[in-house]
Amino acid sequence: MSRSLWTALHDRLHQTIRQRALFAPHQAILIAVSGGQDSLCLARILVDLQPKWNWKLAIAHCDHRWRPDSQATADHVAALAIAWNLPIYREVAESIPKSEAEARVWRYDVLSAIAQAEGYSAIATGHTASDRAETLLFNLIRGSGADGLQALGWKRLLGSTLGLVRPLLETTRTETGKFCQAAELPVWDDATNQDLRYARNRIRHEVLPYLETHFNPQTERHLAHTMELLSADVEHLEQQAAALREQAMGDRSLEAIGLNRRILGQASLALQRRAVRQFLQQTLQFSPNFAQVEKVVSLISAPNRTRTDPFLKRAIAEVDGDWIWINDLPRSPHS
Ligand SMILES: Nc1ncnc2c1ncn2[C@@H]1O[C@H](COP(=O)(O)OP(=O)(O)OP(=O)(O)O)[C@@H](O)[C@H]1O
Repeated sequence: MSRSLWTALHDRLHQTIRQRALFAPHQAILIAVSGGQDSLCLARILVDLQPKWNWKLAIAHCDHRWRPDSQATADHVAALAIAWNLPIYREVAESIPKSEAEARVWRYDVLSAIAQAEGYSAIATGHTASDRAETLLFNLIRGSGADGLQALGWKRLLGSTLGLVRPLLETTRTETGKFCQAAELPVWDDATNQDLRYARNRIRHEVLPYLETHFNPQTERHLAHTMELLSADVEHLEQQAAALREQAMGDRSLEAIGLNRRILGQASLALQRRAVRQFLQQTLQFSPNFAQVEKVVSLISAPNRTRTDPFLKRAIAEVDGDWIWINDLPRSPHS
């Protein structure tokens, strides 16, 4: 099942993994394989690179029960894993996810649970430069800021000992397709990828080809580069904002939680927004929207005693001299 060959893509991936420190030698890596060309290409190349790195590899497949052939897809992926002498972990959704977003949350939960239970410290996915270009366009038309536009990064922590790694971010879908053909990899065609009712697919099959024909034949690569640049910028800003938040939070031994607005006031608006968002995420354990962050940011220069409307019906932010305090409201018995 598949033909062994060494390609320029093997060399490129080996270099990328080394230069970006994506995986360490001897690391245990769980490869998330949908059966499509991107994740099959990734799995095959990691299997071929394995002797150089001594990784412990395995394959995981999640069956969303979305299509009539979904069990056949899972069997197909399992057969491939067995042919390559790799352990295979399969999970079937108890209830069918109602949206792409719900499926994604379930999939990452399942992959993380398998990795943690079986001792894998990385999950590798087959996201490509093409996914980056599509995600960038998709989020751009929804009005995302830099954070949304750089959504697909090389490495992300899923827990204290588990990382999500995307080694193919410099490889396009055309390249993974060519590789699968040359290596005779049995790609499972997912018919929903052609379905133009999904916005993602319209971007892939209509918008990008239009831009490439009428504006710039390298559009896909250029958009992926834009995401790469934004990714590094956002990482830097997040680190700076974390330092500002730490400084502005002052003495943590106090019972109340607050931010010092004199310290925040000396920083740029970009860092103020990020520090406030991080602070709300950390203290209230929810992801604030744009308007909620703006309200708290406006308190930095507001008159004493100004207060916001309740967040999530349970907390308010209020100015007291140099401080913005977050007060948890007493819960009503009906909330
Ligand atoms: N059913 C599946 N089982 C295992 N892994 C999967 C499955 N579906 C997707 N993946 C992994 O996720 C990668 C991206 O897949 P796809 O682009 O279809 O999903 P997505 O929902 O856009 O992903 P994400 O939400 O992570 O951006 C695949 O290359 C593969 O590694």
